[in-house]
Amino acid sequence: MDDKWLTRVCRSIEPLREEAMAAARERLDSLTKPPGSLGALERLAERLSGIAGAMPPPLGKKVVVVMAGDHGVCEEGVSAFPQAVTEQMVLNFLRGGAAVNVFAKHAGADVVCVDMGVAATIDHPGLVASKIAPGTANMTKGPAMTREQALSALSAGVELVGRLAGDGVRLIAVGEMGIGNSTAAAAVTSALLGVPPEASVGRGTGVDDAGLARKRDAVARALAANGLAAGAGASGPEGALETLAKVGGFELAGIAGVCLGAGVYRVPVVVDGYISTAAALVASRLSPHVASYLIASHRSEEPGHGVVLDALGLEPMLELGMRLGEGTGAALSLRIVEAAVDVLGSMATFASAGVSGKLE
Ligand SMILES: O=C(O)c1ccc[n+]([C@@H]2O[C@H](COP(=O)([O-])O)[C@@H](O)[C@H]2O)c1
Ligand SMILES: Cc1cc2nc[nH]c2cc1C
Repeated sequence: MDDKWLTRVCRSIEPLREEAMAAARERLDSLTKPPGSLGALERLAERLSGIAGAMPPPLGKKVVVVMAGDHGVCEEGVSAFPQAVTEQMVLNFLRGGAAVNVFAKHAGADVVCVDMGVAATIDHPGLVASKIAPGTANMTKGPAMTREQALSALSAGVELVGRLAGDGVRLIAVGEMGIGNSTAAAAVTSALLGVPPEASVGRGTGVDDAGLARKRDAVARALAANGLAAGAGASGPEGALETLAKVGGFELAGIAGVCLGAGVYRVPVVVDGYISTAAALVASRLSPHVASYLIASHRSEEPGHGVVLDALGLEPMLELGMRLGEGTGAALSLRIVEAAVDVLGSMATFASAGVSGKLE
C-alpha cells in the first residue's frame, strides 16, 4: 500500500448523482404530505438517491461493522477500564451478547467484527482478521503508528466495503471498540479542527475528574510530541493522513477506510459516536465528497462529538444520551434510514390517492 493507492482511491470518489436527487425531490413533493413535512427524512431520502444514483435507491442486505483496536496511550491512565476489555468485548460481540448485537438483531442486520489491532491473539472463525499490529504505540511519546500502517488500515476498510457490496450489502453501519480510543479521537479532533483539549476531551467510559485531567494532559502531550499543536489545524489530505498515523488508532483508520469505501462503492455508511465520527472526519479530509455518503446516527454524550458533526455538516437523527460506541447508535438508526427510502417507493401521491393539493 502506498500514497499512490490512496490518491487513486480518493480521486475515484465522485459527487452524488444530481439527476437521482432531483427525481427524489420531485417525488417527495408529489407524495400525500405537506411539502417538507418529513423533515430530515426527506433530506436523507434525497441523499440516499444521490448516493445510489437511483430513485428509489435499492434496499438490500445491511450490516453493522465493528472495528476493534488497542491503544498504547492507555499507559497514561486515560480510561476507566483496563485494556483487556477490548479483547473481552470482541469475544462478546462474536458470541452475540453485546448491546450492538441486540440492536443489530432489531434492525435485521448482521454484525461483522473486525480485528484491526487488538493487543491479543483472537482465534475465532467469525472474526475478520485485519490486525495491523497488536495495539498502537503510546502517542504521548511519538507516533501511534507508521504511515504505512495507517495506509494498510485504510486499505482494509476500503476493501471490506468492496467485499460487502459484492455480497449484496446496500447499507452499512459502522462502530468501534477500543479501550483508550476516546483519547485518540480527541487528539484527532484537536489536530484537525484546531480546538483545545478542553473542547475535544470527554469522560469516555466514565473517568473521574482526575482521569479527565490526565486525558487532557495526554492529548496536549501527544499533539506536542507529534508536532501537531492544537490550533495548527493540520490541513488537506496530507495533514489528515499524518494526523491519523500520529495520534489515531488502527480501528479509527479502518473506519476512515470504510468511509472512503462508501464513496468508492456508492454504499451509504451510517456512522456511530464520537470515535467513529472523528474517523469519518479524517476520511472527509482525505477526499472532499466523502461526507455526502455518510449518515450521522446519533449525538453521543461526549462533548467533542457535536464539534465533529458540525465540522462534517452532518445532522444526527437521534439524541439518546448514549456513549457506548460499538456501533449501537448506528445500528438503531438503520430502520430509520430504510423508512426514509420506503417513503419514496411506497407512499401514495396526491394524484394516485385523490387527495387535494395545497391552496395557492
Ligand atoms: O461512541 C461514543 O461516543 C463513545 C463515547 C465514549 C466511550 N465509547 C466507547 O468506550 C471506549 C472508549 O472509552 P475510553 O474511556 O476507554 O477512551 C470505546 O470502546 C468506545 O467504543 C464510545
Ligand atoms: C464494558 C464495555 C463495553 C464497551 N463497548 C464499547 N466500549 C466499551 C467499554 C466497556 C468498558
